[in-house]
Amino acid sequence: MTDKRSLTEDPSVTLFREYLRLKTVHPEPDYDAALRFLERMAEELGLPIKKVEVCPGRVIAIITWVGSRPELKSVVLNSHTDVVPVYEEHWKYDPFAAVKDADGNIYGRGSQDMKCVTIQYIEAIRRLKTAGKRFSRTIHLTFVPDEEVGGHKGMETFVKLPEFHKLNIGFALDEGLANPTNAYTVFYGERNPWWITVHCPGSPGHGSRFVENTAAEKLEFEEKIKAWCKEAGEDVTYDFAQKHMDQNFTCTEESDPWWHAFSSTCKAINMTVKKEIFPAATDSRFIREEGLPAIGFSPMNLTPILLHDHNEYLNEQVFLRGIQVYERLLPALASVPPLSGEE
Ligand SMILES: CSCC[C@H](NC=O)C(=O)O
Ligand SMILES: [Zn+2]
Ligand SMILES: [Zn+2]
Repeated sequence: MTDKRSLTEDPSVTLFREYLRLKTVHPEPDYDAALRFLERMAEELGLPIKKVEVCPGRVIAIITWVGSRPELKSVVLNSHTDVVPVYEEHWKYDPFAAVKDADGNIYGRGSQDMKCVTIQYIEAIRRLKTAGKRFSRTIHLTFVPDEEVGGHKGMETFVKLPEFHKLNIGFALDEGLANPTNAYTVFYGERNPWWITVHCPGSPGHGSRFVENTAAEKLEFEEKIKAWCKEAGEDVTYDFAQKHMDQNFTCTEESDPWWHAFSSTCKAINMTVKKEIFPAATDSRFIREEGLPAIGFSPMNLTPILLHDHNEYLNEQVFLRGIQVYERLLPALASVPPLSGEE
């Protein structure tokens, strides 16, 4: 049975495995390989691709499917192309070989975070286009570098450029997390990352001074750092590598047309959806900071959460089901009727 199945692998799975083999891994991601791959995808889809170099060697690729009413606000399908490093000695298989085991589990760095989503977007668009569909709203697929290292040379810079604003975004989808149960998790907000480098040329303080309840005391916390540094000496300084303060979250009321399109589609295909705040940080934070709605969603149910972990994998059936989910979600989102102010 297994042999038979592997002989007739779904071409979407084969493409996913091919993408997993590209070494877009930090600290030196092969972004050229990703761009070549995406150019090929655009050609296969028969859609234009645009490239915006936000910093030297850091290119954002945008594949666009123009809607029948291009003046309306667009739907963005965002994914990052980079993946986090691996400790190869802890992996059962080569993390860049995309090995599929007898159960159909595909092992690879990025199989959950978030190369699966990139290929699911592409394959859903391919199927919808092949079926002759077209929607009123334009769909942009954005492929972004450097999410895993804070987005400075990626989405953080991109959202400030005219090329971003020209996308005329109404609503964005970005990554979420797997859910071990039958339900799917969607994220409508995120925790604020603070990533601080303390320069302390003297004897460093003991790690046990770590403060426990940061969330409630967030605004006071910097005062503590300041005081600690001052106490340690005049030459002790600190820098923020990340200091996110924005608390915008995306509306998930049924009265919101974008959320309604998303949630009613999930209901129609019997998906159970759990709404949560993302426990870490994704590029959605920069999109939300621009005042735009973004939902973090990676359609992986019945799957342990293995992002950044050893032996990250995704089952091929779960992956394929995710494409079908987007095949339903994208028409609904790209057909949201004109909103007030759009006509
Ligand atoms: C704060 S920058 C790091 C971003 C990274 N994002 C997802 O995994 C994370 O580790 O949360
Ligand atoms: Zn990610
Ligand atoms: Zn990640």
